[in-house]
Amino acid sequence: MQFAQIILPLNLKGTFTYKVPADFLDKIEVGMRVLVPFRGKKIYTGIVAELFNDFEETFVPKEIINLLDNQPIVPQQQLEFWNWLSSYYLCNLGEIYRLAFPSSLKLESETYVRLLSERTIDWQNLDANETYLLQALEVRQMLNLQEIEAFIPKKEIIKTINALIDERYISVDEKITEKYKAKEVAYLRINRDELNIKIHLAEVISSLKKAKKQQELFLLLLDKETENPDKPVRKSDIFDEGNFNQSQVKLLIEKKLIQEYYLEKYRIESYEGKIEEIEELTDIQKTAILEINQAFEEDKNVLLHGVTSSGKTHIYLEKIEDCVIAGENVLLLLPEIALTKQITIRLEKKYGKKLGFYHNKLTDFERVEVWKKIKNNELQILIGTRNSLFLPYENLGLIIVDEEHDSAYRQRDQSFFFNAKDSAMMLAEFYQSRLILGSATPSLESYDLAMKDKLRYVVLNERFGEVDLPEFKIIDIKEAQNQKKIVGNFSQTMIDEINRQLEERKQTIILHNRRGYANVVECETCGHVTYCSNCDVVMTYHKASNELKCHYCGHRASKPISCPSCNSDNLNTRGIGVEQIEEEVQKIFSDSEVDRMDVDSMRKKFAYEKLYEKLENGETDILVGTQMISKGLDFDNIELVAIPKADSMIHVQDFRAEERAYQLITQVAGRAGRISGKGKILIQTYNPLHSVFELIKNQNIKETYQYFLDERKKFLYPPFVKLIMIELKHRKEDKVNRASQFLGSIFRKYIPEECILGPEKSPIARLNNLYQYQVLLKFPKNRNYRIYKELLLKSFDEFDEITAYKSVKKDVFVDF
Ligand SMILES: Nc1ncnc2c1ncn2[C@@H]1O[C@H](COP(=O)(O)OP(=O)(O)OP(=O)(O)O)[C@@H](O)[C@H]1O
Ligand SMILES: [Zn+2]
Repeated sequence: MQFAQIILPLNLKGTFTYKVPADFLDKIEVGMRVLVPFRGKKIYTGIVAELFNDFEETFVPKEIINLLDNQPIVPQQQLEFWNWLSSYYLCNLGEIYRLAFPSSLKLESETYVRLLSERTIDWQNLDANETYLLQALEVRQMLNLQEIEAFIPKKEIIKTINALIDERYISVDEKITEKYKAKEVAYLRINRDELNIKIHLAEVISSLKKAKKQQELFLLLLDKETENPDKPVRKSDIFDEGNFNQSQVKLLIEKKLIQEYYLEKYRIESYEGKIEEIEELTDIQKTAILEINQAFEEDKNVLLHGVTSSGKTHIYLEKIEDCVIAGENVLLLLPEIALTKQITIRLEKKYGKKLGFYHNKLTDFERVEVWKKIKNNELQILIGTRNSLFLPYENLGLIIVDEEHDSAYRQRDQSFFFNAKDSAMMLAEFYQSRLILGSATPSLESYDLAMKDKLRYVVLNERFGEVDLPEFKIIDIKEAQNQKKIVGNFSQTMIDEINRQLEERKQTIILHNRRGYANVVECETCGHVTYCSNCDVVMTYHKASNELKCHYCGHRASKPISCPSCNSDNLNTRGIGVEQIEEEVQKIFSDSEVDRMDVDSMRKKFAYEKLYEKLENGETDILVGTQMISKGLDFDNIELVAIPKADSMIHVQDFRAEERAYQLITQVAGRAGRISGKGKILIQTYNPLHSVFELIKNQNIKETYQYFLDERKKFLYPPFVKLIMIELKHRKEDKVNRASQFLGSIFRKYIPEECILGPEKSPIARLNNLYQYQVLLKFPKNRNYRIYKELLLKSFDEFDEITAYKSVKKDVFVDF
């Protein structure tokens, strides 16, 4: 094929045409990486999206500089997935490519060239630029393109590099492995070539008589090798065990008694302990498995709606095992990696080294390692967060999306918006693999699909061990206040119940889903409150660090001593955060051990692990926390969940607020009474008759979901309409305001009025110094949607033509 369409790592529409040089004609394939010049100046690593022969010569395409892979690095299914994402979420392929690849795999202008040592340089026949470059490389070995720009005119860089590549003087970063350096680990072994152990052992040992430490080290090594001849002995283990050091090793090596050698090691530690089998499934679980198998046979994917502690993990494990036996690979998607110790430990014990992890806590090198292992089919199971959808799977048989309702799957702060749960469903299609969405509180959207049998609805409506679900009790705060049976934010009923738990040595969870100590610091004299200097957001007071924090951009400021506006020192705090609840709890239950779990207290390294252990060992009596405590805790001894201020969850401006409150409360409640069946949930509210609390109390899943669906239908929200939000951002309010008015007027030219809301200021009018305006589109969810989408794209094109608005950032959120 003579020509190629290339995806560049840039936020630009479409792909770009390049000519394939004769050298690569028989090597190039779709999915390989290439090095290409773009707009004369810069060089990028692109991905071959398409190859073709017929090209209408409206312009002269540039040539591909170099081919970086021997075989495709992006599988066909992934390219199809990228195309789908781009068309569904209205984003550019370049954005997807940037997100999908670890950065060492997509070198831009920092792509390196290096000196090859195979030929002596014939300096006579080089031009000036070539000479400069080779001279520079003799000094520095490797240079990136940006560095080369310092001494070669930009326009001539590519020509120069090409000429030197042709002469085989230099090479351009060629394989993943070249930039990425595998980590090596040192091992020690007895030098069996030099000594025949059986005969000389006694001699050897006695020869070391005067060097006790060396003798000890030698014996330890001998011991280990005898005990387990096939297991290499790591130097660091030896050091740790016997308190040895490098000089003893060195001396033994000099005496030719031991050898040091290296093995390449993946940076990510994998479990090497005993492999553990899973327990037998209960009858209910077995039935669920049968239903899942049946669904899979009918080519249907599954929504597994299993109440808390019903053993969804066991169902996953069983289906994972089926896949592994069939020689296929599994992707287990989790909303977050840190908060899910139990399920990962389970899988580690069962699958050991066949298991890998991928999430944003990994370094880029570690990501490349996982990438390679997946590519080489060395991992059978991958546990990861949303970005692991983009790994180059070859043989994917099953995708499991755990806690499918979790909003982490709809994260907004990445370069382009996509819903990882919905995308997983599409990825499964492209790989022709199966999919299970699992949750105790499925999203309305998934539930709706299940009711229409677009997903097979599989229910586990009983807890493991036939344990009772917790019991809910609503406490009317107003009533407690009237009867003066309240201390701070805690009614006497709640206090009594917590005391009862303490007496019985049971643990209690207290949920308050608001970070910080107080929502605002307010001046009682003039009413002044402190706003973030970057955002239109009131700053939250954190008492522990005695500072104000913006929860949107992270900006911090010290707490004012007097009012910055009127100098009055009559400052007060308003709005209660989880730190204040913790303080109150500590006061009321002064003899008990109280801990807090929220983003702020869990920031320190191993903070989560430490607290987790305290909880497990029963050292914590009361755990106060934000929504973090609703995830992944599976302990025997928690019986009470108390929610002192439940109304704060409902009074949120978001059409999902009630759904989320229901999910959060049910999930936290699910932590209680998992063994005893005596879980108790106390909810304090000013609105005891609010439908959400009623529904939670009644625990009728069908009724609950029907209520939510009816509300959505009435007010025209998903899943009954397609919701698209367009957000425009700019430093100058005036500019973004005008731009959004203009965009609104284009929309109104093509799209019916009843589909358009706005433009208007976003609920957070300024974020990170950018002013934000938004337009909301509600499209019907029928065949017409395609037409509307076309019109939307047409509107964007028209908007993009205005040069004055080029600097306005436009974010599109489809199904946000
Ligand atoms: N078949 C089984 N044999 C033995 N133990 C089981 C079995 N099924 C579940 N369990 C145990 O029951 C407890 C609850 O199971 P699991 O944590 O998988 O529930 P879950 O449905 O994921 O709940 P949640 O949604 O609340 O996290 C766990 O401690 C698990 O080990
Ligand atoms: Zn801010």
